[in-house]
Amino acid sequence: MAKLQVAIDLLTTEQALALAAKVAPYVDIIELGTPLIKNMGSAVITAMKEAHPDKLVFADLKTADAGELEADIAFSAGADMVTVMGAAGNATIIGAVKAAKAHGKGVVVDTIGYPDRVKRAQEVTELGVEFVELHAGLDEQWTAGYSIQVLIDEAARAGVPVSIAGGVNLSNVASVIKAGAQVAVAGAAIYGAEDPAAAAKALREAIDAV
Ligand SMILES: O=C(CO)[C@H](O)[C@H](O)COP(=O)(O)O
Repeated sequence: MAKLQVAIDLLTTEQALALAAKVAPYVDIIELGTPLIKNMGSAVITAMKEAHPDKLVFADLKTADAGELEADIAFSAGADMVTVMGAAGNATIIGAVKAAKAHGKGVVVDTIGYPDRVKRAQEVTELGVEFVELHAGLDEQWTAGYSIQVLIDEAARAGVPVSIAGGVNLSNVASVIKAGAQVAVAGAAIYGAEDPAAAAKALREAIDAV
């Protein structure tokens, strides 16, 4: 069954916990966004895991170096998954995977900014990562002409476990899952909605209907 991941790109632990409390019944993975972790530190990871022990807590570290060390910090704080940049060297990814194995947790590679996301996804899957995030970041999404269809097409030919992030919403989530993504990541479509719980519920239902 495909998973729904809420990306919490808010700035305080209080805001993040309030949003998670509303949407938790409908999501599988709670992602703590990079700005949130930079603002609040690893304490926000601990707070979220304590509040939602039954959910997978995803720390979007976007690690670029010192993979084992950074991943160990987040896993020790309670994270179930951490991200490492696909643009990082393989040694960084291998280090993070080592920390994940020591904690019984997982590493996700984020392909943001990588020119050939599918090729990199296939390469890093060999390194033991959980799945690869085919990702157009917020800046790329705001570039004229951006379409999530690019990521959907990539997922369909990746042949390895992937998630899609970069403007997932109710109008495209079914296509995301039909393309083979194991996880649909939705940030603004949930935290920016007037009723985040209703938005998450609608996404959940659309995923389950595929
Ligand atoms: O990691 C991120 C940005 O770097 C976002 O959390 C991710 O892109 C999902 O958010 P949205 O659905 O708003 O695009």
